[in-house]
Amino acid sequence: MAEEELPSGWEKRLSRSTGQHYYLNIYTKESQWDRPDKPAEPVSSSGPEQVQCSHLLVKHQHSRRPSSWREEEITRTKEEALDLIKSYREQIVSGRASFFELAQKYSDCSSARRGGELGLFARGAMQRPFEQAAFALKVGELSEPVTTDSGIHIILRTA
Ligand SMILES: Cn1nc(-c2ccccc2)cc1C(=O)N[C@H](Cc1nc2ccccc2[nH]1)C(=O)O
Repeated sequence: MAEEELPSGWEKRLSRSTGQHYYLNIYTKESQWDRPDKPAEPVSSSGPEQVQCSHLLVKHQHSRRPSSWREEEITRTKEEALDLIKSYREQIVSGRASFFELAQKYSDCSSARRGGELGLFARGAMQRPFEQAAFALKVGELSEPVTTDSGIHIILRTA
């Protein structure tokens, strides 16, 4: 059965990082996961088009890739990962440590070498729970723990 035609002004795209389809507004270049049900708005009306974030990721035994530059085979449980990420968040919020320093030392993402810096990204680039949390942050704000298929993150919005 032929797929229903998209409302005008939208293009269906494939996200390289998640393998999921997303939808691009050809006027504003904004993207979204959910299939649009009305024609694309010609002007942006929903928050920033891109955000810049750093993150600290703690993987666990059920992570999509339970391995990292820190550990060949990651065996900690999800509960242990959550306890760790909460302790890192507390150290940062209390001022006892910087985000950059802890991400550089402890993040299981290869962005650790840059203090967790991921650079600028638009909607459709990252796993949805990560995206939703990142786009809800104000500049300078640190997220609560966020769970994705990769593990458990804390996210700092830097721009
Ligand atoms: C999205 N991304 N950017 C980098 C990166 C960026 C700058 C410099 C070096 C690596 C690494 C990654 C990445 O997917 N890393 C994965 C872990 C991971 N999973 C994520 C899900 C969402 C956001 C960031 C994430 N990082 C890995 O190393 O197993």
